[in-house]
Amino acid sequence: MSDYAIEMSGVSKWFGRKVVLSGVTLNVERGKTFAFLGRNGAGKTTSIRLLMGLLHRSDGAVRVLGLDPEVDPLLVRDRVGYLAEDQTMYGWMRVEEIVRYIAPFYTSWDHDLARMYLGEFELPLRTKIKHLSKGQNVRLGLVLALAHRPELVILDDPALGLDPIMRKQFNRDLITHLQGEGRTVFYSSHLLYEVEPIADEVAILDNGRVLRQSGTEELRADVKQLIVTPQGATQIDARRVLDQRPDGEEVALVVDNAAALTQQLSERGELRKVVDLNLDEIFEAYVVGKKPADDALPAQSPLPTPA
Ligand SMILES: Nc1ncnc2c1ncn2[C@@H]1O[C@H](COP(=O)(O)OP(=O)(O)OP(=O)(O)O)[C@@H](O)[C@H]1O
Repeated sequence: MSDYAIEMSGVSKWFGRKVVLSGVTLNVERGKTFAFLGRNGAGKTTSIRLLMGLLHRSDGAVRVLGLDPEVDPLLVRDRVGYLAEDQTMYGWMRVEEIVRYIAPFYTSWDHDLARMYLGEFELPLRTKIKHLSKGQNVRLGLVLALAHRPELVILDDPALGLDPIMRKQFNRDLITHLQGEGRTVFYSSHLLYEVEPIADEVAILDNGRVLRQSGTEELRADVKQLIVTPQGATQIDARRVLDQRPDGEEVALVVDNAAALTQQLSERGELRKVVDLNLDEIFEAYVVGKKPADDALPAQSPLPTPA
């Protein structure tokens, strides 16, 4: 059995001439909580729909719990708990009716667990779905996604319809509960400050490409802001710089794999300060960072790029 719950290798997706995913490769280890980060339109939902076998990929390979979702979509859906971003449910059904209706589709549906979630999420059993609030709808979607005790839970921006209190509860209680049970959780989000304390691993997706996949701690250890002298800034290989801006008399640079560079700059007396960044700041540097202008590229002998 593979150690990975999700494997995507060189996955591309295009709609007509529009390329939406381009060579996406990522691996999600079993039992981990994995946050899939990206701005609006980055390709998160498209990737998730490929994982669920709801779309055909144009290129590459996908495995979900060892299965190809295009070949075995029903097996995948039986073992995965999926919450869609824009789930449309049967509005005319009551909450208790949809739970009864969905249950037989799953071989391992747990009625007691469904009842427990319905109670915890304070869902009104006799209310018609069309009369639920957005937050209640998301919570109902979660009940339907989780009551068959899936090995893997895929949530597409679950916090989107929840208010701040509910979101906190979702992150603190629900994800922690799933983590405690050893489930793999893969969820897309753009609320980075909420992802940071709970995700073991993150991938940053931008314009259909994975810019970086890493353990959350490792990413914070690798990506730093360096305050350096203007002279020091010109010695750095511009390809390594994610973001560069003036900082008083000095220059503030955000770089990945900062350790080696920090040492080199420090030995040359060009380093003033190393600043830790949070996930929000790292994401921003990667996705909208201001790269050094070409004319600022070092003319000669830049500090070498570490392997
Ligand atoms: N069926 C389709 N036909 C053409 N383009 C599509 C189709 N589905 C998605 N796209 C485009 O693919 C791009 C990625 O969309 P996707 O919904 O995957 O992004 P996302 O990261 O989930 O964004 P959001 O956070 O806003 O939900 C967008 O530009 C979208 O317009």
